Amino acid sequence: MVSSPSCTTLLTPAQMQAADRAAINAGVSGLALMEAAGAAVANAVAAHYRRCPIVVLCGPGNNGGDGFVAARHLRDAGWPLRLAYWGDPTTITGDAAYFAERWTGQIEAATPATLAGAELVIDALLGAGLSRGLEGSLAALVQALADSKLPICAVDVPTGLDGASGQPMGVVAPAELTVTFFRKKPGHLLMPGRQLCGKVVLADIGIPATVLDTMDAQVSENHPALWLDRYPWPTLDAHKYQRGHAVVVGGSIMAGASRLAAMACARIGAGLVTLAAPQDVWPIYAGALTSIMVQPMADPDGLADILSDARKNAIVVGPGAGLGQTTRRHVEQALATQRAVVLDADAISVFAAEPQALFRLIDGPCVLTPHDGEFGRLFSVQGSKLQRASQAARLSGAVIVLKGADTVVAAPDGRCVINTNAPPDLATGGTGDVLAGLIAGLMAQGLSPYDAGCTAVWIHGEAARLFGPGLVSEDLPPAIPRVLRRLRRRAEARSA
Ligand SMILES: NC(=O)C1=CN([C@@H]2O[C@H](COP(=O)(O)OP(=O)(O)OC[C@H]3O[C@@H](n4cnc5c(N)ncnc54)[C@H](O)[C@@H]3O)[C@@H](O)[C@H]2O)[C@@H](O)CC1
Ligand SMILES: [K+]
Repeated sequence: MVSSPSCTTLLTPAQMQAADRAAINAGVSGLALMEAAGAAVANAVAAHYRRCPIVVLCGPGNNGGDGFVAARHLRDAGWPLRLAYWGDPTTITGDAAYFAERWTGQIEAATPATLAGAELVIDALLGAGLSRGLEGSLAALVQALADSKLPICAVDVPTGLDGASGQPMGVVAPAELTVTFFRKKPGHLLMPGRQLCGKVVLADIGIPATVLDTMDAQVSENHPALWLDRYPWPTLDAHKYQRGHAVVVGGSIMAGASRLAAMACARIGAGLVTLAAPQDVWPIYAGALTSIMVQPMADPDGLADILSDARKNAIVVGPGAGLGQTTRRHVEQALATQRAVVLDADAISVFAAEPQALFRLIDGPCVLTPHDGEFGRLFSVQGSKLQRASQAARLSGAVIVLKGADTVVAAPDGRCVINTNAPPDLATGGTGDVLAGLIAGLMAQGLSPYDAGCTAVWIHGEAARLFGPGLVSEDLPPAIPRVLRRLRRRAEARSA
């Protein structure tokens, strides 16, 4: 239950360790944290599995310590359980040693043979302390665990998964269930980490939320709690000019793309929507649209003419645009207005040869919506998806919506969200055009680029999730109202 924005905060393993230390400085003992963590693992296992023979694999650090605690709880509850340790049990230190010394059962050596007879495995080998790829006997053990296809409950993260990036560092045995503590990590949400973790159970282990006040935790899981109180619901005295005027620049090749973007602008609530159509294909657009105005654009400054009306306060360039000089000119004319601009697809790729030329033009509210391929053409940055999107936002001065099953929305000031509600059904042509339109439609109504990005990405995923399989892009704009009705009810409940 997300009761406040801070519940959606994500912490990297390093930040988690700082939270751990802050809690201990605030008087919570490390032993109490480990006892609570292990108990949470035992509770999650009891809630998700029927009693069966378990093997608990414990590693050399506190992740292993959690495993000793969980093993004690489950064995006391009558589960047939064996505990196996990877490494030399006499070298256990810190909080883990306290619980290892009090373990009254056998401590076997963890080898692939240990798995024989198990029907469920608790992976307490490595957690947030993973600092390098798995090697030697540990890699062999994890490989055997992966090959065994046994159901696994991972403690904190599956062994070998980098909690900061969601990237495996060597072999990872995919878990059915992952129990983590206090706050999720980016690696629980970023691909392939989200798949490798299975169902993530977040346990409160007694770390006070106030520890977040002392941290600059700027990454969150996308959720309405972050932006719903700023959603631009129409007020009773609303009139169409108050709700902004979005302009979608039509392409002369794929006419459908800009129509999808225009419909999305309208459905998300922009007061007016104009589709600026190239002169030669204007009749095609005009014939296909009703409430959306279609204005012919005479090259080369047709768009500048259309934008001379200052009430046109949000512009989308990219859907169906093509990679020619016309598209580049349209981007320049749109950005020159310093009004809200969304650049998608070819409007991004057309600057692949000289990204700086684009970045120099970005001076107003701007959102770029690349997928990985378009992103790679414009930015040569390294690191996790989070790090790459954040660096690109700082470099370009725009909000970056780096799309995928784990879309990241990053602002130049460092704020970031990872979106997790997008179903695989969205992997069909044209859904990016709809997203670009949703973002522009929200900025037309006054939302900031970052809020518009987070809100649009969530609504886009929710509309697809509610629609279900068989989705094609033209199903998305008509599916928006249902999502808005649910959001409005949630907003009214909060303000009641
Ligand atoms: N931070 C917190 O708030 C809490 C953390 N707890 C547990 O503590 C864990 C972190 O404990 P640690 O920091 O001791 O680290 P881990 O227990 O994750 O790792 C243990 C040690 O393994 C070694 N290691 C790292 N990479 C390795 C590799 N590739 N091959 C072999 N050995 C490797 C490192 O020396 C590391 O210290 C968390 O994952 C969580 O399970 C819990 O006890 C509850 C509280
Ligand atoms: K683990």
